[in-house]
Amino acid sequence: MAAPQSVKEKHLYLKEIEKARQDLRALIYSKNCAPIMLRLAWHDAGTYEAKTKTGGPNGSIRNEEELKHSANNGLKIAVDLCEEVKAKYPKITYADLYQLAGVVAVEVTGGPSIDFVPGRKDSKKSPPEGRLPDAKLGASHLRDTFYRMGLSDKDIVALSGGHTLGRAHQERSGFDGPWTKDPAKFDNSYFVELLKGESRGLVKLPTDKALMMDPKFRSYVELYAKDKDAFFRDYAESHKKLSELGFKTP
Ligand SMILES: C=CC1=C(C)/C(=C/c2[nH]c(Cc3[nH]c(Cc4[nH]c(OC(C)(C)C)c(C)c4C=C)c(C)c3CCC(=O)O)c(CCC(=O)O)c2C)NC1=O
Ligand SMILES: [Fe+3]
Repeated sequence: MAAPQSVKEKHLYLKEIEKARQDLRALIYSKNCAPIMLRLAWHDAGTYEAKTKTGGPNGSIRNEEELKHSANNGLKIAVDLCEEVKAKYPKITYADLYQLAGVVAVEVTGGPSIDFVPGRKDSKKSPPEGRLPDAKLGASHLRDTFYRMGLSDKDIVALSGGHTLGRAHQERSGFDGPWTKDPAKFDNSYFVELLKGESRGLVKLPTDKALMMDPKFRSYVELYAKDKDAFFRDYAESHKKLSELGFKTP
């Protein structure tokens, strides 16, 4: 579906977006599904390759072939939950809907308000598997993957803070458990736990641990652990950047 063109069409589209935002708030609150909605938004956007301008937030994550990529295990749950909002607002592209769901997920769990600019177009074409970072690797892999998207060291650390929400599931990724004591609350506790080291019942992926081993990453971890406002400010900026990769405001 093409993004709206005329001023009137744009105005009507914005009104649809605001109604969908309200519905997503109710859905995410009632189903308690903020974490998986945030992960869905990232997994659609995180495939972007700046060099070839392919992948990115284009709704392709809904394609069966992409949902079969091992990094996307479990995400069909979130795709299916979004279908009821898509059916009510068919003019909204999947690309916009998934990124709006990510913004709402952060806001309803106590995180920062994030500027959302609609107008993304849908693509039926899925990128090749392997564009999302592999949780079993370390700092150089994180940089290779995020730099390919056009993101920075600060973005890597701030976005990893998204693990303040939710948990890993043995049957999806082979990792198990939440990162923080309150996985339903968006705050800076992911960084506090990173500095604390191992805690019973809490998970740390190798990519999470890499943030502590690399001096540049670690400086941001220490900042965000002691200054929640700094984390919220940087997270909101990185979230917007990731959700707009390859997408220029019309
Ligand atoms: C920086 C590298 C990074 C890696 C490798 C990563 C990997 C990763 N992330 C999650 C779950 C996971 N991830 C996220 C936000 C998330 N994820 C993500 O990395 C990307 C997408 C780039 C891989 C970003 C950039 C964000 C930012 C907000 C949430 C909210 C949940 C919990 C979902 C749930 O509770 O079901 C899992 C467990 C899946 C499962 O078992 O259910 C794994 C293996 N997350 C990372 O940050
Ligand atoms: Fe993650």
